[in-house]
Order: sequence, then C-alpha cells, then structure tokens
Amino acid sequence: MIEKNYPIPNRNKEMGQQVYEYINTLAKPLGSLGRLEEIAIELAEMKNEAFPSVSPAGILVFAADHGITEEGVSAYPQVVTKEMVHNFLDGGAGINVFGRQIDSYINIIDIGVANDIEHTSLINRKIRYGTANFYREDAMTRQEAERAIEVGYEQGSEMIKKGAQCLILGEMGIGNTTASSAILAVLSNSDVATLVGSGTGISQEILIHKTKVIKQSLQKRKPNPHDPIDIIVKVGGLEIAGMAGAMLAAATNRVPILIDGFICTVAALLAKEISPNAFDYMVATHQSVEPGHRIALNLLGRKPILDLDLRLGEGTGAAITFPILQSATLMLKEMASFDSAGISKKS
Ligand SMILES: O=C(O)c1ccc[n+]([C@@H]2O[C@H](COP(=O)([O-])O)[C@@H](O)[C@H]2O)c1
Ligand SMILES: Cc1cc2nc[nH]c2cc1C
Repeated sequence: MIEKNYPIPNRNKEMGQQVYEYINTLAKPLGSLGRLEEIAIELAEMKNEAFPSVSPAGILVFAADHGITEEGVSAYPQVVTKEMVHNFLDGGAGINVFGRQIDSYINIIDIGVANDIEHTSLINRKIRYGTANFYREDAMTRQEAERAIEVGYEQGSEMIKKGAQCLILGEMGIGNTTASSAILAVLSNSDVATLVGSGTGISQEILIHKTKVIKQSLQKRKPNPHDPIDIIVKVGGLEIAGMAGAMLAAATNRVPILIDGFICTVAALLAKEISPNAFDYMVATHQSVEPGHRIALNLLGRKPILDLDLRLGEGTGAAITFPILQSATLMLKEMASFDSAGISKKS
C-alpha cells in the first residue's frame, strides 16, 4: 500500500538517561524546571546529542487551494490563498513576524495554489491548480498525492541541508479545515460533528452546512482508514500531504518537528500512519481553538506546550513556542552545576 519506506532512526533513550542525570547535577532544586527538563531530554534523544541545538529553525509554509470551497465552507474566498502567499513573500504575515523574531529561515512553497504566482522568492512546486471538489469527485489522483509527499520530503531535506536544526511546518489554504476535519474523522473514526469547527470564522448556520458536506463526502468517497495515501487522494489537501512529507524528512534526519495547529497536526497523523517512527520526532507546540485539534493531539499522543487560543495556522504557534525549546537547550548548555557554582546540595 505504501510504496516507500523511510529509514527513521529510533530516539536514543540512553542519551536521554544521561541528560536526565546531568540535569540533576545543575544548580536548582531537583525537577524544578518541570517540562523544560522533559523537553531537553526529548531533544537530546532525538538529536542523539547531550547538548542539542534547535537554532536556527527552518520554517516551511506550504500553500494550496481546495476545490471543496465551492460548497461554501469557509468565511473567506479562495483567492485569499494566493493573496496571502504574496503577503508571505513581502514579509508582512504573522509567520514572517515571528520567524524574524526567532531568526529562522523561511521558505514559501506553492504546492497547489489555484492561481499562478510570479515572485523570485517563491518556490514553485505546484502539483495542480488546487484539489478537486471532494464532495463531487476525488480530491486528487494517487500519483499526485504521492508526488505531494515527495515534494514535501524534498523541501524538508533541502531546509535541513541549509542548516535548519528543527523544522516548523506551516500551511496556507482556504478550505483546509474542511479537508483536515474529513481526514481526522476517518483516522479517529469519530463523528464529524464532534470535531468540525469554524476555521477562519464561519457562522453557526454554515458550520452545520460544513458538517453535512463533510459527512456526505465521506459517505461518497469512502477513504480507506488503513491507507493514508488513499485518505489524501479522497479528501486530502496538497499542502497537508506536503507537510507530512517534510515531517518524514525531518524524522529521517533526527531533526525535531515543531507541530503547529489543527491542519499541521492532521498532517502529523498522516506522517505517523505512513511511518510510525516519525512520531518520535514530533513536538506539539500549542493547542488551537479549532475543536478537532484536541482530538487530533489525543490521537497523536502528544501534549501541547502552550494554549494561547490561536487559530491562525501558517506555523505561527510553532514559531511562538520555539523560544521555549531554545530555553530547554540553553539550560543544558549554560546552567552551572552545584559543584561548579559551589552550592550546597540537598540535605
Ligand atoms: O492552525 C489552526 O489551528 C487553524 C485553525 C483555523 C484556521 N486556520 C487557517 O485558516 C485557513 C483555513 O480555514 P478555513 O475556514 O478556510 O477552512 C487556513 O489557511 C489555515 O491556515 C488554521
Ligand atoms: C487573512 C488570512 C490569513 C491566513 N493565514 C492563514 N490562514 C489565513 C486565512 C486568512 C483569511
């Protein structure tokens, strides 16, 4: 069913144990840096390094359109995807601001926007001009779904070659909460109504309509819950598949994956379905307002670090959380020990 195997190494638990013991020598009450200590251990296990670094981060924003927008499921018109890509390229979007704040690399990738975009900084890897309307037909072909994962893998690998020490995956795609909700309903085998949300901000009336559209689409398309590629083919999104591919590249290279909001977490679930080991490299950064995000994170098995009522996407929540990961690595690198600082130990 899955044509490609990804050689993802296991996290090094022995390294984790070593770092745990080292943290206990630092000049602070035992365990007093709480989850920061857990994060430091996890990063050390992922990178197989006692003093891991997450700087610089590499941000990849995958942009694509969704044919399902024809059914009136978003608060904004499809053309906003293209307009926001221009905004990313001009440096004015939320992710640009937070990306600059953390001195990251940032690449904007057109993996399936419905319009042509001319810009020297744009990475044009367009697979098709938006997905098909999955209420009426499959979103894409199997070849396109596999290609989207491959493009993501290539983009992730390139960013890592450039020197990124962790990847932040972001997305832009009007209508992609509808695709993500459909994917999550299949993967979690739950009722659509329990996980669907207002995305960019639709009314209660449109939310009921969106729920119906997803339910009926799933009845018609019948995605195979055991075949992640088939789920992408039937109800997926090109940017969602691209993010999953980039996550597989990160995991293959022992690079931590900073998972953003609802759409990104659904991509993480797909990556985990494709290659379960990828899970070892995933850090859930924040809890989005979108109701399906809680379900997606539970299914993934990761606890988010922040809860700031965000629902923007683009990778913004992950970029905002990045300094916390950086704090964990600096704790390891720079804190003095009881011995070096001449501090008396616990009596
Ligand atoms: O990341 C999230 O949790 C999130 C939650 C709601 C909306 N979004 C963003 O909003 C867009 C999709 O919303 P919609 O209503 O058009 O499906 C898409 O561009 C996402 O980046 C993102
Ligand atoms: C303006 C705008 C910016 C976005 N960024 C991610 N999704 C978005 C949706 C809209 C509508």
